Amino acid sequence: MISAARLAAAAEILDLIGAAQTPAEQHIGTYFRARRYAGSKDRRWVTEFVYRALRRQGELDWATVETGLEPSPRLRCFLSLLLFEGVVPEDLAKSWFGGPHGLPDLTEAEAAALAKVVTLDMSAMPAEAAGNFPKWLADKIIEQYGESAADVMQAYGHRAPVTLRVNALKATRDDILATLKEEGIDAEPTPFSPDGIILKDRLNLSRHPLLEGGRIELQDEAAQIAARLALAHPGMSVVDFCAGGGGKSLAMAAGMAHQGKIYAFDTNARRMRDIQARATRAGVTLIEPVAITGDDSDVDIFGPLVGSVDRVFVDAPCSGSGTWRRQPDQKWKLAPERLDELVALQGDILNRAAPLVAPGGRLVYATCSILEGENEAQITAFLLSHPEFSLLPVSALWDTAGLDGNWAQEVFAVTPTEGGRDGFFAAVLEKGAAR
Ligand SMILES: C[S@@+](CC[C@H](N)C(=O)[O-])C[C@H]1O[C@@H](n2cnc3c(N)ncnc32)[C@H](O)[C@@H]1O
Repeated sequence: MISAARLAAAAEILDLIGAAQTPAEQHIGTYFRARRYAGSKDRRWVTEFVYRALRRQGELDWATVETGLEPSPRLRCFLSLLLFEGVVPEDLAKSWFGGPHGLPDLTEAEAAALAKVVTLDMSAMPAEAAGNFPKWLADKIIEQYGESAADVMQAYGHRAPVTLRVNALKATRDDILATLKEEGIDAEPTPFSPDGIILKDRLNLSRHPLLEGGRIELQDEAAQIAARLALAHPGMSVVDFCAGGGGKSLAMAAGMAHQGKIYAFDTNARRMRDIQARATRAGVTLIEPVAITGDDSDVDIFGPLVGSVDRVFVDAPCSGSGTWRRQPDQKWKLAPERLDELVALQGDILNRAAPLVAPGGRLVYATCSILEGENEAQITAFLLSHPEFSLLPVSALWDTAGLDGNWAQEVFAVTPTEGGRDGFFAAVLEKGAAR
């Protein structure tokens, strides 16, 4: 593909992403499956261009509005070239338009606006534009994180690393690090999780024999830490209440030495369809996927479990705000009403999960969100309405959970500012402890 065709492809994909809730990754996949003539270099160029335009949409749109035009995917492409690739306005038409697959020529208004863009004082940008967040979310982040808010938002301008979890049932971290080294893959241990490995380069390991043989899983370090904090021991009964693809179930099973039971619940049976295959690959036999409805009709499934489960892990549906480095399109799509719905759903799920916990058993609440309303506020509300539960400080569980380093706080709450981790939250609640 020539430059003009690549740019036109990026503009078309950005249009598609803006028009539907479907994740960006899927749009890009569908686009290139229908255009087999495009080479891998074209695909890589377009993908990176699209992701950068999404990550830095706040800056691009601020500059567009300053020139008097309405933001659009087409303008985001032009401005990306000018602001991030150093292309000068006069050269745009020479290499980036025309041909059978290129974009239609610039209008006069666009040409005038682009000439103005390069003269803008970018330091005049408001916090939400500089941080590349919608204003309503930037306001929340500023309120919650204060002086650190700019750093938190800036962290989303970087790509997330590829992080692996070594399956302790089949391998040690040293074995896997040695194998990766033999293959010329640069990697290092994660600072907190004793099972984690961060790759220095963003390699696609989805077909790698280590993954296919169940010796590793792809899992962010924060998720590994949360699973360890459940302290699921051999012989325990565990419910992974929002199991999805089974990432937390598999991580907990790795510490259970094939003894005990994990019921993997989810209201979306489709999301759970790979659990058994992943479990087989990992040598795990104790996971039983169970589709639930999320309403009162689950009583038949829950009945025998009420008051008997040692660990209930609630990896709640959430905004996903901790993972927006990987899915930058999602931060532009989340609406305040949707966040409210999610917060209500999280409260409802906690209420439904709580009765399953045995006296002395534990409920772990986790989200891949950095927003207080989905995290700390959810725990505060839960403890108020469930006096039979109390918060076990994560600081006190850290060593017992086999985690490296130290953790001084009562809950595990991280943003993508440190250690390469996704933003994440986990709190551990015990039932039956006196309050
Ligand atoms: C954050 S994802 C879980 C990710 C998964 N635990 C993992 O590690 O791969 C949240 C899951 O909650 C499920 N969910 C949504 N509403 C639910 C409900 N009322 N009860 C149980 N699960 C629900 C969603 O289908 C989704 O799979």
